[in-house]
Parts: sequence; C-alpha cells; structure tokens
Amino acid sequence: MDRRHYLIKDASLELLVRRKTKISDDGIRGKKFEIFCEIFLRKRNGAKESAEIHRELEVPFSSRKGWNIRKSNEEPATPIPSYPKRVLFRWSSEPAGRRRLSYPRARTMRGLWAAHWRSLGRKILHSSSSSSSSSTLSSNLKLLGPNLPDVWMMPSSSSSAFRSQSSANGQTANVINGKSIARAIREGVASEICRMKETIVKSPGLAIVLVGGRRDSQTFIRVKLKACEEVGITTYVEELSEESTEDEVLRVVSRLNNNPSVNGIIVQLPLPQHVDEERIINFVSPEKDVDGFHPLNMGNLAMKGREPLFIPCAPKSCIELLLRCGVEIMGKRAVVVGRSKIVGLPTSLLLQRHHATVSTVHSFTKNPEQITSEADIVIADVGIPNLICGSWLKPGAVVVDMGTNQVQDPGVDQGVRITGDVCFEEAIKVVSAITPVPGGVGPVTIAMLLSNTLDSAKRAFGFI
Ligand SMILES: NC(=O)C1=CN([C@@H]2O[C@H](COP(=O)(O)OP(=O)(O)OC[C@H]3O[C@@H](n4cnc5c(N)ncnc54)[C@H](OP(=O)(O)O)[C@@H]3O)[C@@H](O)[C@H]2O)C=CC1
Ligand SMILES: Nc1nc(=O)c2c([nH]1)NC[C@@H]1CN(c3ccc(C(=O)N[C@@H](CCC(=O)O)C(=O)O)cc3)C=[N+]21
Repeated sequence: MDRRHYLIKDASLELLVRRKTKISDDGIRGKKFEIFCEIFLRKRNGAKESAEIHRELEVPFSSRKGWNIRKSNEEPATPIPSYPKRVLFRWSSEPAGRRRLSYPRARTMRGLWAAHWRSLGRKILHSSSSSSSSSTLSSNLKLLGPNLPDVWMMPSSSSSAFRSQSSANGQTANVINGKSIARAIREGVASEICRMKETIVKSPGLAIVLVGGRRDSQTFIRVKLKACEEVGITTYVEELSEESTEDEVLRVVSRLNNNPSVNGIIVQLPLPQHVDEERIINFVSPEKDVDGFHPLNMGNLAMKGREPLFIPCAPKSCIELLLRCGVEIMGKRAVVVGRSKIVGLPTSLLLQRHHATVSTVHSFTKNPEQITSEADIVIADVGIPNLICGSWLKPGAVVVDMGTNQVQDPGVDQGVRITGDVCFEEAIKVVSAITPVPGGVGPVTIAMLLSNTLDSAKRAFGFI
C-alpha cells in the first residue's frame, strides 16, 4: 500500500487521508482513500467519547476544485491536533435502530473557527454514522459538490422524514415528509446566516423579478418572500407590468446584476409570451443565477467533471429527498417523465451524476407506461394531474412527484386545490416510498433556493 498522505480540503473540511490505491497522474477520481481522524463527542448522558474514524472514501470527481487535494508529508498520528471543547454532539437513535446524530447549535463558540469545527464534525460524523449499506449515500452526498451548503444536516431527532401509510392490501408505503426535511434545511441556512451577520455584518440578498400579474406566480413569490424573511435573507421585488418590453426587463436585470447587495436573482417563469425567456435568462449573471437556469450553469451541470455554480432548486430538492430518505441512486433505473429546462432535464442530469441509469419520457414517447413500470425510481414533472397511475409503477418503486397542478374542487376552500402528476391513491398501493403533493418536493425546493442564495452570498463575500 502506498503510504503517502494527502490532505483533502474543501471549504470547511480538512482531512488527512492515506492514499490506499495507486493514484495515477491523471487524477484521483474514483480512487479510494482511507480517512483517519479523531473526533470528540459528548453523549446525551454527559459521558465523553473520543471516536476514531477510519473510513474508506471514494473521491467522486476528478475535479480539484471541489476537493482541493494536495500531498502532505505529515503523519496522521493525531490527525486533528486539538479540539474545541465546547462543541457538543448529541446521540439519538433512529426508529430503524441505526445510530444517527443530531447537532444542537454550538452557541458557545463564535466566528469562523467555531463554524469550521461544527461543519467538520457534521461531515465526519455524517460519514461515520452511515452503515455499510448506506455508504453510497454519504459518497453520493458529496457528489453534489461545492454547491451544497455547509449547513447540510441530518434531520433533527424530533422530525421524521417518513410517515408510513398502509393500503387495503396490507402494503406499507413511506410517505416522504418534505416539510420536515425543508424545515431542517431552513434551520441550517438560518444559523449560517446568523453566523455571517455576527462575523462580517452582512446578509444575503435575493431579488425576484415578476413580469405581469399571474396569480400562481404571485402565490409562489409570496411563499419565497416569507421563507427568506424567516431565515434572514433580504429581499428585493421588482414588479413589472404585463406589457413591459424585453428591453425594460433586461434593464431591471442589469441593475440587479450590478447591485452588490443582491446575491441571487430570480426571474419568475413563465414570462409573458412577447418576452423572450431565453434572452432574459442569458442575461442574469451566472454568479447570481440561484435558479441555475443560465446556460453556463446548466451546461456545466451536463458535463462530467465540471461544476455549476448553482443547481436548479427543484431537481436539487428531488435528489435531496431521495438521499435523506436513504434511497440508493447509483446503478438504479430512473425514469424522468418530462424534460423541461427548469425541472425535467436538470433532474435527469443530476440523477446521471449520481450514476443512475436514466431514461426520459416526454410527450412523444411511445408506451410510456411500459418504460416507467420498469423503473426503480420514477420522477414526475409533467403538469398533468394524475397522469401516472398505479399500473405505470413497479411494485416497490420510489416516486418523486414534482407536479404542482391546480385542480377545481368545490369541496375545498376557494374551490381549488393542488395536486401532483401521480395518482397518489393508486401509487401508494404499489410503491415503497412517495412524495405527496402538497408537502413533498415543493417546500424543499423553496429551502434549496435559500440555500443557493446563501451559497452565492458566501462566494461573493469570501465567507467560509
Ligand atoms: N415542485 C416544484 O418545486 C416545481 C414544480 N413544478 C411543476 O412541475 C410541472 C411541470 O412543470 P414544467 O417542467 O415547467 O412544465 P413544462 O410544460 O415546461 O414541461 C412539461 C414536460 O412534460 C412533458 N409531457 C407533456 N405531456 C406529456 C405526456 N402526456 N406524457 C409524457 N410527458 C409529457 C413535456 O414533453 P415535451 O418536452 O415533449 O413537450 C415536457 O417535457 C408543473 O406542474 C409545475 O407546476 C415546476 C417547477 C418547480
Ligand atoms: N424562475 C422560476 N423559478 C422557479 O423555481 C419556478 C418558477 N420560476 N416558476 C414556477 C415554478 C413552480 N415552482 C414551485 C415552487 C414551490 C412550490 C411549492 O412550495 N409547493 C407547495 C404548495 C404550494 C401551494 O399550496 O400553492 C407544495 O408542494 O407543498 C411549487 C412550485 C417553482 N418554480
């Protein structure tokens, strides 16, 4: 075994690793490393425990950008030379019996140093708490690369990602709780923004451009503004009339591009017919493109070995839901129904990054039912209520329903309710897990927008 050591470093994680397999000069992708480190924990009963972490880790990208690997001659006798005594980690146990950790906010330390240790602890513990069957899960988390927030956290012990629902035939499917996952992400974002305010007296800013007065767009924007306010993101809303010209919209975007207080820009879609959507999206600065729709970001998402600055929020939340629920993606057959640029296409690209075998179903696909019924993972992004029914699904499949469709229902307040693309009542009898609508992907999409905005601000302010 080669005994040289490497220092793997990303924004907040430094690990000394011993190279296990031979590394050729052409890169480190796919190579296995052994990680040695020591971390100190305090159990719930107050007892301290020092855990040695010795794991194998497969580096997913050849990119040195995300990982920043350099050679180190240091022997990892005590890989972490000192530890902050006040960072506290609690043990909690999962219903499945697997140990999981939850992390109370360390209030006793402040500033960059505390954050460094907190996130180091989180990442290491996260990896170490995965059982062997979920080892791919932790390496998959890293696949999302530097765009992932520091605030990546396991759900708190009180919130459950699943609610089981039994059908008449006794089959039990897990209903994935997007709300609780979103809450955990929002809490993480909020605490990072607090740290940012405390340390550099700055906070992230998000601008939303709305052209015209579509009711659904106004509703979505209200939800986004409320979420921003809750976590401490400053918002700027630019409302333009339905009749605005393309140049007027471009002028607003240009002003926002040049405003240093604005770290993220969203142009709410769809735009009125006479405005060229592509031209507007192209004009948003890629560094502020928190939607991830700019061709530079989308192109980098599509190309192996490249890193987009932002990953679109809904696709990112789809992967997040799968990972948080322990669904293995690598090697699985995934079908994405829909290929739109804001959801379907980037979801397919992300699933490929996670090494799923991905098929796309669209409006010209012949026999879509046959294709979906062979899939382990089905993602619906069509915009047609109840298109995907029970017979389209393989028993035990996992379904993520991204559809958000308004349907008339005289039985509810205001006569309209939201439903997905999947016939939930039928699917629940067949699948092993499913996201509901509402309460599935939607809230996590909003949480991802907050997280992308935070990432953008961190990059702009050079805040680690
Ligand atoms: N939960 C969330 O966070 C988000 C949810 N959404 C929701 O996702 C849904 C889709 O939105 P969006 O992607 O913008 O919609 P688009 O209309 O842009 O795309 C719909 C896609 O579905 C395909 N399609 C249409 N009919 C069929 C069919 N009968 N069989 C198979 N495929 C079909 C289309 O194929 P083709 O390419 O051939 O036209 C197209 O690729 C909506 O309900 C929207 O509200 C959107 C954004 C975020
Ligand atoms: N530039 C741009 N970026 C977008 O990300 C974008 C867009 N334009 N145009 C419209 C679509 C749609 N979209 C949703 C976001 C959240 C929910 C969401 O929170 N849904 C809740 C229900 C909300 C309700 O009740 O109305 C849920 O599923 O539980 C849904 C859909 C983002 N989009």
